[in-house]
Amino acid sequence: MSAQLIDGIALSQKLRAEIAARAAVLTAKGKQPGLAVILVGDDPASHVYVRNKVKGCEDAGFYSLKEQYPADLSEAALLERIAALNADPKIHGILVQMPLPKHINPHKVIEAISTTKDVDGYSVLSAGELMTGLEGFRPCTPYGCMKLIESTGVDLKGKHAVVIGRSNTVGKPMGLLLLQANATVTICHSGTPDLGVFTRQADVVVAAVGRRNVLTADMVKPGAIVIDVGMNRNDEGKLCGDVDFAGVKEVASHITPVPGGVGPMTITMLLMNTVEAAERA
Ligand SMILES: Nc1nc2c(c(=O)[nH]1)N[C@@H](CN(C=O)c1ccc(C(=O)N[C@@H](CCC(=O)O)C(=O)O)cc1)CN2
Repeated sequence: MSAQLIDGIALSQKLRAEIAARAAVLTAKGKQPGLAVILVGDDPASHVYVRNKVKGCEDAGFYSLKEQYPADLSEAALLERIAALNADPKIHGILVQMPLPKHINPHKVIEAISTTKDVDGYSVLSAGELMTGLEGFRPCTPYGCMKLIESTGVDLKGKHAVVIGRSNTVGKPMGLLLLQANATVTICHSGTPDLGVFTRQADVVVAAVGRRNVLTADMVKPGAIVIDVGMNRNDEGKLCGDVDFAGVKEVASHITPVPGGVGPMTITMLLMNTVEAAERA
């Protein structure tokens, strides 16, 4: 039996139509949602993501401001720009594309963004809000994963969810969001001795490691939901996730593809957080 595909492009389209409708209401009231996107340096992938974010804003009827700086921009200059955007009433969300050049401390930059405009949900305060279940911005990738799981119609209450990966931007917030949805959560990582022992017990597996074939068919319980956050290249240079898709789709009930799964949802949830920021402003 082959798993049902969880289509991140189709779900994104549906959610983006809802976001555009919310933006139109705000614009009619003279409060068009505005997002500032800052790109430092010339990482080719970052250029593509930033372009897609700006295009997403245009399609949703947002005001967007793209600021692009050379790789040698000083940390002080970047912090100065963020301070100006914090004070700009047309801007409801500020996003600094990661990764930043090595000489810039990403923590300082994230903490410089006003909490009310932290639409990436990366700040310590946003993390605390998530931890305590308070209203706040959820990091876009795990937030998107939750929407993908929700779209299967499976109730997470009492289910065992295993997250592979413990990054601050995906693994840890993912675990907290699953916990908030009443799942029993296990977070595995590079120090977990036998990953399969955990994943074989899971009703939901979220793989967020950044390494190919971390999850293979023999490690998955029949009928599990599998969410693949990975973005890697295979030997032919083709984009692939952390999951052995061909094998796992024969065991899982639902599975996200790469590309076309989690990736598009990351930008959709950024737009969702931005319209939310404008509504709250
Ligand atoms: N400030 C941030 N920086 C970064 C984030 C983030 O959420 N905030 N996430 C990633 C990059 N990213 C968005 O910024 C992102 C990555 C991938 C995709 C996507 O749509 N991927 C496609 C495939 C694209 C391809 O062909 O290369 C897919 O999976 O279908 C969107 C956004 C790091 N930086």
